[in-house]
Amino acid sequence: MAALIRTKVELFYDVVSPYSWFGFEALCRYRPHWKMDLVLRPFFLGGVMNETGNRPPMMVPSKGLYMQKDLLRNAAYFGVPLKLIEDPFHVMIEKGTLKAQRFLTAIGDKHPEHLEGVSRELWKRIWSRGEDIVEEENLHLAAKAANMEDVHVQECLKLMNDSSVKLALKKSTEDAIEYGAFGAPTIIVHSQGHPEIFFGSDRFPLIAQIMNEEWKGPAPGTKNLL
Ligand SMILES: N[C@@H](CCC(=O)N[C@@H](CS)C(=O)NCC(=O)O)C(=O)O
Repeated sequence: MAALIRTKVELFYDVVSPYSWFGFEALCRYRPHWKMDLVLRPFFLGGVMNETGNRPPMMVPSKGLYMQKDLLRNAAYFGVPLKLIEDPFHVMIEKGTLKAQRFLTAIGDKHPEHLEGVSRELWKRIWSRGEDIVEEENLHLAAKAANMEDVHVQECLKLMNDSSVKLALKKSTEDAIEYGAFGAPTIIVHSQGHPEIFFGSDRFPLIAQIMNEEWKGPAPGTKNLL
């Protein structure tokens, strides 16, 4: 039987995480199909790793090797135009995504209607076209590609260096850790008011089951494919 009440679903994600991109696109596509209030929550995966004593899978050579195949399989499955990063250590660890995640946090606070679009554009830059997402001019380009107005982009670029935004990102990261997060994507399904944690973009059949919904594969309506 189909669900009658709407379920709050929180997606904790970082654009450094390719698996988060798959989970993000799947959940966005399911908005019109599931009785779900999707809450996009940018967090800082580096902080989660540090706090929980976990480490990025690519730091374990055999996992890193496996991921190269697994990511391309998932990209085809989810219909997401991901390409492997040529120098992942430099891009993901040395350059990192702290600034990008602060920028998204500022957008989520001031112009939440653009959070989905700018997140997607940042993923396209880093995980599809191999482009920078650290320099402010490149964050600006991502926001413009998501149709944000110049004046709002400038506002968020300024705000991302403010302590209020830094603290808000820290708070999201802490909230995720409190739910039990150790990686990304972390999906919290508030099932009958009780938070249930799911790790990964490969848990949708279980998420659907707990929500009393149907998992119809990664693209329930093909017109939204990237
Ligand atoms: N099996 C998961 C893998 C997700 C994954 O490896 N996420 C990375 C970030 S891209 C992570 O946080 N890993 C932590 C861990 O594996 O402990 C999926 O298909 O989504």
